[in-house]
Amino acid sequence: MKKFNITIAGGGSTFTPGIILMLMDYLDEFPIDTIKLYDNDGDRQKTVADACEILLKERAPEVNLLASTNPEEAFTNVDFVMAHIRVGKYAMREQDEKIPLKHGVVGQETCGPGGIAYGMRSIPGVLELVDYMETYSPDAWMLNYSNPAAIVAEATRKLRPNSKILNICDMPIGIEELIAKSLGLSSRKEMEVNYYGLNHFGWWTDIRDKAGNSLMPQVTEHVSKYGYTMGGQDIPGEEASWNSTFKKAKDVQALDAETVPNTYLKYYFYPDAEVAHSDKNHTRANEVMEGREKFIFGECQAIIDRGTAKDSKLETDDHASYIVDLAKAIAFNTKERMLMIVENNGAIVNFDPTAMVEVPCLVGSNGPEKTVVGEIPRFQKSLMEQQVGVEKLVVEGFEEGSYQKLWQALTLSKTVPSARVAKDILDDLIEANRAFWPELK
Ligand SMILES: NC(=O)c1ccc[n+]([C@@H]2O[C@H](COP(=O)([O-])OP(=O)(O)OC[C@H]3O[C@@H](n4cnc5c(N)ncnc54)[C@H](O)[C@@H]3O)[C@@H](O)[C@H]2O)c1
Ligand SMILES: O=P(O)(O)OC[C@H]1O[C@H](O[C@H]2[C@H](O)[C@@H](O)[C@@H](O)O[C@@H]2CO)[C@H](O)[C@@H](O)[C@@H]1O
Ligand SMILES: [Mn+2]
Repeated sequence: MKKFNITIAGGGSTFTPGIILMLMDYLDEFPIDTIKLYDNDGDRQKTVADACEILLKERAPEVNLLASTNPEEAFTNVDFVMAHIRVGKYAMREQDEKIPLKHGVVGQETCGPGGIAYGMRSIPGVLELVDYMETYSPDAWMLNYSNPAAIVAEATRKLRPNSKILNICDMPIGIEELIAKSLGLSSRKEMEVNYYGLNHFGWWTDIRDKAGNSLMPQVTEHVSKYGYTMGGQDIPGEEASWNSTFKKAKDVQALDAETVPNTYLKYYFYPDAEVAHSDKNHTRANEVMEGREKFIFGECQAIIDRGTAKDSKLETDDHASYIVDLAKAIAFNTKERMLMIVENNGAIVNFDPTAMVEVPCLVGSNGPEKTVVGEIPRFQKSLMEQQVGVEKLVVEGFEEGSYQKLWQALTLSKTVPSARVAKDILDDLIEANRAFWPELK
């Protein structure tokens, strides 16, 4: 069987060890010759790479590992690029969250002004990766998690229309695992779902078991009572902020009792409550630096210091399983049904054909084939039109270096109360992002 070569771009990501562990779990069905790590921060990447090298030597010595900051070395002769870069790293995520909050507006990584700021940094970073891949491995596919996925997807649709990049998100599968658990099923893979929306902005309209029986009555009832928690209790192993989000899904679902929502809709439906419960001085970025980043880099350093990964607490997760499933679907033309962020082009009949929407697709070696969603209701359609307008204005603003379009984008965001507040936030974001954004005129 062919052995595949994979580049992980953003090699220093906290998600890299999980993906490598997942790749090792699937070596029998998805053999690998070489994994290359690529990052523009060689020191950060080295800790992850050195630990993963020890791990691979112990568990899969036949797999080669190479870590590089040189694009030619990292992108030559590969079949897949799994990308998860964070341009500006957690220091800039902290700014994305704290600047809007200072103005009384939701401070979030991918939604509202923070997501717009992050989008303006991610666009050139991801385009650069696409160009490296097309230069050095023109037949490869890029499977991209880099956020904000909605803005990145619109940017690659518009600015690299022929590129083989697939933009994905792990939030729906994370929620589906919780739904499966609430139904007493062993995994989301025992369900078949229908879902539509934009990235971090969507709804499940149908959930069935493999025999075709609808599970929606039980699911809607459960979510209306408990959100995505089990009986209203905190989910063991989840951090407090995620547990609060999973509980809040109950209030989000109340807006449309027939469907169940993506958790991220809370930032658009209840921005006042979000701001009221936020700590302006200690946001999610601080929690992640003190939690996931500290844990992953601590574990990697411990492997390096001990010279063995035998007692390591590093593990695989849903995030890793989804991207590896996607690579297998393309490699072996499995036509697996997966949610993907793709150009609408008629999938949602009464919606902008050029919008990047998140819908079920059958994925094979020629990429995703969209399933037809049909018509969507006025409430969701109107919300989505407003949000797509924001995403498209950001990409146009980036392309044209237009202050006006960025101001319009912030003003249009449902999270921002007025054009004046939008301008105040934008001016602060420009100042904080001088090293990353193009100059706006
Ligand atoms: N789509 C999804 O559902 C989903 C889920 C989880 C994480 N993510 C995204 O995955 C990414 C990684 O998240 P993380 O928390 O592990 O971040 P992280 O900061 O730990 O890792 C990101 C890495 O990217 C590197 N990087 C930054 N700019 C780069 C560039 N231009 N070229 C190459 N490397 C670059 C950084 O040096 C860093 O090592 C983020 O964009 C995050 O939002 C997306
Ligand atoms: O605040 P963070 O960095 O912990 O999470 C932000 C990301 O949240 C989603 O991904 C979650 C996923 O939903 C959950 O099931 C688990 O796998 O953790 C992931 C990362 O924490 C979201 O889909 C991403 O786009 C965000 O980056
Ligand atoms: Mn996501």
